[in-house]
Amino acid sequence: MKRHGAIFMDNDSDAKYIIGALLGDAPPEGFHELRAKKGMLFSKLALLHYIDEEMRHGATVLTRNTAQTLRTMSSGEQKKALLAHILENGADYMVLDNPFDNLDLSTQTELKKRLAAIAQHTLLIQLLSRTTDLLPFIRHFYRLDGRELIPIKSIAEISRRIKTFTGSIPPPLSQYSIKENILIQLKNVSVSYFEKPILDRIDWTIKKGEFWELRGSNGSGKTTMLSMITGENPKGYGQELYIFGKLKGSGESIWDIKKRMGYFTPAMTDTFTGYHSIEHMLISGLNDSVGLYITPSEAQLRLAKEWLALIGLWERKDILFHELGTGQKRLVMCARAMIKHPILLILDEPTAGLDDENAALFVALVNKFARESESAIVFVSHRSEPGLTPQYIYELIPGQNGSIGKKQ
Ligand SMILES: Nc1ncnc2c1ncn2[C@@H]1O[C@H](COP(=O)(O)OP(=O)(O)OP(=O)(O)O)[C@@H](O)[C@H]1O
Repeated sequence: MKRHGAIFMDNDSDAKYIIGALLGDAPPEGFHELRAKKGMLFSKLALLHYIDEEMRHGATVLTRNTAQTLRTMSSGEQKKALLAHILENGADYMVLDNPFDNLDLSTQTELKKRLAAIAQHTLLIQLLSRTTDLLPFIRHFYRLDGRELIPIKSIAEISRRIKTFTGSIPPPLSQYSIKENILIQLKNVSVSYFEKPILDRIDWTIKKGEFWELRGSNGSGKTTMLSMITGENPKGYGQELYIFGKLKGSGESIWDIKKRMGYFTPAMTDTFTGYHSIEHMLISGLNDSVGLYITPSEAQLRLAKEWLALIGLWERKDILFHELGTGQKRLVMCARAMIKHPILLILDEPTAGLDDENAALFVALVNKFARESESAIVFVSHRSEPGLTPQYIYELIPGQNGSIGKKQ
């Protein structure tokens, strides 16, 4: 059996550094056997690189055998394409950076089986932020403290402190008012892409203040569904899709919709490199811009202070956003989406890539906002997040004619 290794990270670990070191010419202590061997990276980052190449230069490295672009594939499809590419090219070892993120349970199980088979002939190094993701055949463990790799004997040495919030959710400067009790309504909505059916006669009603979790396996159409709700998908035209009381295509303003919705997905944080203070980042959530281009008012500064105090960052208010760790960036961006108390808050796989401690903190903030605000929430997740307390679950279940919806 090869000497497979697992490296436990928290959101303060320098993942980029360790990935570079593992794949570079001078591997870190304990990994000297990697020297002069061919390593490949299985990660979201590698996928983003291929998507970027596709968009800029039309390069179709991972999608040579299909007409579909990598960008429009579901997360599961993208990961399968990357794994196939790595296996085709042959590697002596693979660095797996949180390989199960964004994957549904059955795809995770399938990937675990494939990795167990690959492990017979290829050395695997798993980087993981969630302890439950550990591949069962790995026996050698490390903890990544910043850039320092510390060997540990067992997973029990990974201790997570669970923090909570004290204080209340700050009220908005002005509350959006809406007459309708029904915020979003899809009636018999079907969507297909190039003859491939995705959504099959979906009925879903989201009312004021409701807290929903949206579930569904990879490729079941969750992102497609969200793009219908936010009014961005042109396939919404000609269908019975009502957004804030208005039929899609009846002259509704996309800006008016956006103003009253809050949206957060990790891609917004992970690719954001602007030089803004976190205080300004938060206030920008009131103006629907990233960063702040006008002088904030006294009331806005006060509100930002209350939010920063709540999420434990008031002492560091002048720090630049990009200097924060991943978990704190997520909290800031989530608070930024919440600060205006949107009528509907959409969180698209918001805990992907977070370690156990930060995921629990994030979930606690969402639960608290659900309890203390009047906003409706749609939380999309593959993992059943421990502690999340939605009132309702809407599940997309794939079928021959696309996914049907089931309410729980
Ligand atoms: N613009 C498009 N052109 C062609 N196919 C598309 C397009 N957008 C989405 N699809 C396909 O529609 C299906 C549903 O994709 P969608 O991204 O909505 O699924 P999902 O449930 O969000 O998946 P995941 O959880 O993996 O992100 C997938 O098979 C995807 O490949």
